[in-house]
Amino acid sequence: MPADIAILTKYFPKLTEKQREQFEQLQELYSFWNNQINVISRQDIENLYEKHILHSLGIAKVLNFKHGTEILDVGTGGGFPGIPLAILFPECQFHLVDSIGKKIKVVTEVAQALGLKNLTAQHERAENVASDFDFIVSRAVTRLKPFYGWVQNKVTKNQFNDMKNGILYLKGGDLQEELDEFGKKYKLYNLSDYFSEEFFETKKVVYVPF
Ligand SMILES: C[S@@+](CC[C@H](N)C(=O)[O-])C[C@H]1O[C@@H](n2cnc3c(N)ncnc32)[C@H](O)[C@@H]1O
Repeated sequence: MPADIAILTKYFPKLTEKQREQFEQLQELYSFWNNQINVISRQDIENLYEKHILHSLGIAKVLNFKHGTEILDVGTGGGFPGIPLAILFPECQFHLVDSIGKKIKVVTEVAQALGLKNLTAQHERAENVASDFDFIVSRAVTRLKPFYGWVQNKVTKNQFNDMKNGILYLKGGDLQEELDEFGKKYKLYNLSDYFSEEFFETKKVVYVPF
């Protein structure tokens, strides 16, 4: 069955032919790899393009990363949001880390099959990742407060994007308690402002400037 990327082109009409092909390849790649190593729930693989790929690209609606931006994806699992973002921003550099080696194997295999040159993957706990990044992205890893602690020394002060360097974290559901506990400055972006599908009704990007 050919992958239907219409839900992506609807919101990202300027994708190049190469990007369309890469997004199309994801269906087969994740179907194959998810059978070997579970990185997406069986039920969700049916909704790969909406619930995983478009959801990941929600970060791109909040910030259009400038060329040369360096981005760390913490707790990437099978590559979300890092892989869809690396396809969308071929001029930016992505580093994807996860504390489970099997998941990094999936990321490496998928990136290699796509020919992604702007992505590296590392089996490591986020706390131990060295070097500086402009932005940290993530989805479904831990609460903001501990997350901030893991990454606070990893964001460079060299700013050249339209938003101050910081964290762009995909979150869903009721966040109030977590945000109260966090106690630092943040801004919420509703993905329902960009995407009309029901799935995005409660989905948000939490932006934490550094
Ligand atoms: C629920 S999964 C989410 C995966 C992916 N971000 C997604 O949205 O599909 C959480 C991932 O975070 C990883 N993780 C948890 N703590 C971590 C840490 N301290 N450093 C790196 N990865 C971590 C886990 O191994 C797991 O793959």
